Amino acid sequence: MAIALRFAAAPLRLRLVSPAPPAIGGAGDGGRRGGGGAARIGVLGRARCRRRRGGGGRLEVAAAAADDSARCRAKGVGAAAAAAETLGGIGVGGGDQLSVVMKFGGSSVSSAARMREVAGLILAFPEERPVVVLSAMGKTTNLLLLAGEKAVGCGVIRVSEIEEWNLIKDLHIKTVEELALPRSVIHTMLDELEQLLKGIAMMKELTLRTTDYLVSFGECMSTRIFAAYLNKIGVKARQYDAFDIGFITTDDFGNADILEATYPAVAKRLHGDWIRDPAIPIVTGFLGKGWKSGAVTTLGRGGSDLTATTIGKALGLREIQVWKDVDGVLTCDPNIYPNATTVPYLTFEEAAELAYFGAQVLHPQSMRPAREGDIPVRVKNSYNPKAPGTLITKQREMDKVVLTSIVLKSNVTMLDIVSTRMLGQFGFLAKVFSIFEDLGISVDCVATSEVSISVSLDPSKIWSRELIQQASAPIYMQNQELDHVVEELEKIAVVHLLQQRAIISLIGNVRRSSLILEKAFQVLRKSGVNVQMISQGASKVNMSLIVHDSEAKQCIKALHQAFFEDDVLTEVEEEALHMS
Ligand SMILES: Nc1ncnc2c1ncn2[C@@H]1O[C@H](COP(=O)(O)OP(=O)(O)O)[C@@H](O)[C@H]1O
Ligand SMILES: N[C@@H](CC(=O)OP(=O)(O)O)C(=O)O
Repeated sequence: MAIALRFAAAPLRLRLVSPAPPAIGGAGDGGRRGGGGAARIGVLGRARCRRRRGGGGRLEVAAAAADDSARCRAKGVGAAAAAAETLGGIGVGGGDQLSVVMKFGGSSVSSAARMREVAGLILAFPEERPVVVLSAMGKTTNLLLLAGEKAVGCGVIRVSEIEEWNLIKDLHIKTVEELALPRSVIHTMLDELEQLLKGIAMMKELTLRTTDYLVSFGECMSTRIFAAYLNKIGVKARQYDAFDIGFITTDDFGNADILEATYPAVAKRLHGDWIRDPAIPIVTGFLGKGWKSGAVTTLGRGGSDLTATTIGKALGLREIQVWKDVDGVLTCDPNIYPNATTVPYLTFEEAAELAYFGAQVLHPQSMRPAREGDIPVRVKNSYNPKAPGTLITKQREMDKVVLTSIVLKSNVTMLDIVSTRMLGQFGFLAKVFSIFEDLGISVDCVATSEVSISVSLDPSKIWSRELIQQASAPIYMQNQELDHVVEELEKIAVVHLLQQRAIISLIGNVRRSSLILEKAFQVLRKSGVNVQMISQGASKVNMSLIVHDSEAKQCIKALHQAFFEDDVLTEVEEEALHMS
């Protein structure tokens, strides 16, 4: 599995139509899109002039929507009326195939104003025929989880007082009102949600299955509101619940896997509807339907990215766009170190490692369908659409690359497992991993010697209520599950449990792994940090170092400065010179 050593011990108001992203794919595509950026801004200017003359073009709708529609209304030109003129412009009415997926995360659709901007963004690319995937508005998923937890203990009568439930209700009603939509758009959903919370209160129980049903209301409401808004401004849109259009998953509530049958089913439904009666599909992210239970499932936190790439592969689309609140995938988590900069290009492999080892920006499984379908993924900023973002493809030019990104996974538990020699070497490793399998625990990093094995455990898989933010999971729950693992392992080994560790993953160029490690260790030694374990995956794209949690942030900062702010390339060039 791994070669390893274990050491002892403000939002931009979208006034201009954003330039087209840089060219990708074949020359034809590149030519068409490459020239689009500057030209399109110019066109927008003309479009606005035409509007004043009473004309009306599809780009005006983008501008109108993005401009909060206020200007249009003041002039007595409703956005809907203007938009109606554009119906041909976004493929609606045409027989063309759907062309891209545009996924917008919770931060991109957190309010009515944001929904208007996102509508403007979608319409700013009139040549595209997008499938739109939406997450729940803002922090709705977290609020739903907390409301569910409170409902368990509060009694039916007090459900209406749950703070989180009121926040959810107010946000959605306010959004509907501000977008001038009828309340009926979400009325039934809110009613059902309240009934569900009362049901949870009555049963005094919240199973994983019910939790998934509960959180599904977030995406079900955001997509209904957005589709209604597009229709209101005259852009034909159709809302879809993913669990009704063929997203078939395992029955692992809270972290379900998408099954193969999904691809043909989703393609058939979305393509079929599009051909019969074209309308922009607005699909709920994050949700699926368990193949045995038939119940609503969720794909793990951040799962809307996976919904987007699944649709991209199913329909064989040209590009998958994932719109976030950052300028793309960054050199490290900007919350940990604000000097992080955008990584312009990534391979699927790098992006997958990065996501798996904790970069919140992408769902860990989301690269798989994109890689299998060989469909480029573009990570863009809905608050700053002019920024080029990150383009993720099968291959990229690596000559000048040393390190791509640094990722931190905190709150990791490490286990040192030393054989009591009851079993032979093969039997020992097999037994250890079968215990993890039985308990459904994922292992991140592994280091082995003949009779001992050190592993780090994926924090999100240790306790069952992983949908709750990791930091808020009660410590006693984590400990209960860990005690159980240790108990099982102690039947064959001496076990040391080491908590509060952190994995620092260095995602970089395989061909420069010695340089990366040399430099990383220099930095860490200077910072007085003791690395407790090192592990390199078979792909070699990722080198993971385990340190104590308390030292991790300081390490990230020092490593970032050394790799991204000092001139590492000079060393690479010197090395190349030396070798030639
Ligand atoms: N390496 C990274 N690059 C970019 N963003 C990161 C990275 N690591 C962590 N993040 C965090 O991920 C967030 C975006 O992911 P997420 O919240 O899931 O977006 P969305 O909800 O819009 O899909 C950013 O706001 C940023 O704080
Ligand atoms: N709403 C879900 C799914 C999702 O993908 O959200 P986001 O795109 O905001 O990360 C969550 O919060 O996990």
